[in-house]
Amino acid sequence: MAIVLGPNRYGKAEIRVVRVARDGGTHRIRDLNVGVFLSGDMDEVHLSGDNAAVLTTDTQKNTVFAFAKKHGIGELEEFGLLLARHFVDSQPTIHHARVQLEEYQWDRITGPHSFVRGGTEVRTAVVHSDGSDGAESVLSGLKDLTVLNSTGSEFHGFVRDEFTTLEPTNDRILATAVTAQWRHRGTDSNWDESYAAAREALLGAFATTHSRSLQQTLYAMGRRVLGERPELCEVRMSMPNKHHFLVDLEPFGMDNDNEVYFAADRPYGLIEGTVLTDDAPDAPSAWT
Ligand SMILES: O=c1[nH]c(=O)c2[nH]c(=O)[nH]c2[nH]1
Repeated sequence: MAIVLGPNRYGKAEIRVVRVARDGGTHRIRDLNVGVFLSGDMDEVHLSGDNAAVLTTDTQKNTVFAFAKKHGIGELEEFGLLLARHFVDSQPTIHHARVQLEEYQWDRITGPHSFVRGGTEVRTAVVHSDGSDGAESVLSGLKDLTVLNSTGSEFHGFVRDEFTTLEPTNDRILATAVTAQWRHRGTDSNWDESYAAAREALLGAFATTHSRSLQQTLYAMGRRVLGERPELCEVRMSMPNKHHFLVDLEPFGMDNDNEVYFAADRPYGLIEGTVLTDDAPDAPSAWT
């Protein structure tokens, strides 16, 4: 039996870069968390400790800061593409680059240089490049988009076995924190416009779908995104079911007509799924 080296990659995780754009006295803030992961001719560093092929993770981190200064931080996906292409095009030993980005929102308070952190929602992007003449793929997305419908949600007709205690319901709260990623067909979208529209589609479908399960809502949300955005071919979603249980107020002589709930934080159902067009090209390496 031989023991061999399997797939590997290396990089710098959680590079927190804040870029202040100073347009005259009026400032704009971009606040990113960037991860860079590279792979290529890395057998020797693992097998013999020869580092000749290694572009250090320290250099990767420095490159992110230098690019933020040199190019500014434009659209999230564009900044990711710039970095990913740089690593594979400038280093003969690096064949694949993956750049993961999260962006935190700062909203203007008043005046030119005061900001308040926006909601918990985070915009995300993942860029994968095999070199400018190789395959490239881009995923856009978001996480922690927390939404709630206070009615318009039912759940009944499910399997009952000897361990089932859940009561069927025709009216419940449906709440979740959406994590979603969507795959672009190409690499030259109007990224910000596409992101805003996909986010609106997710929210619109959540709000207007009369839900018989979170699974059905998930599918409706993915369908809405792909139906409205031809530049996209696949949506992957992960949605915790943020359970809200009706409190029994009978001991206090009160009824509870879907008004008072206990918001449980754990355990929670976790509903995950992919929605894709039937002509979607094979899933590229961006997902992995
Ligand atoms: O929308 C739901 N889907 C389920 O699969 C499920 N299971 C459960 O206990 N509650 C719910 N709700």
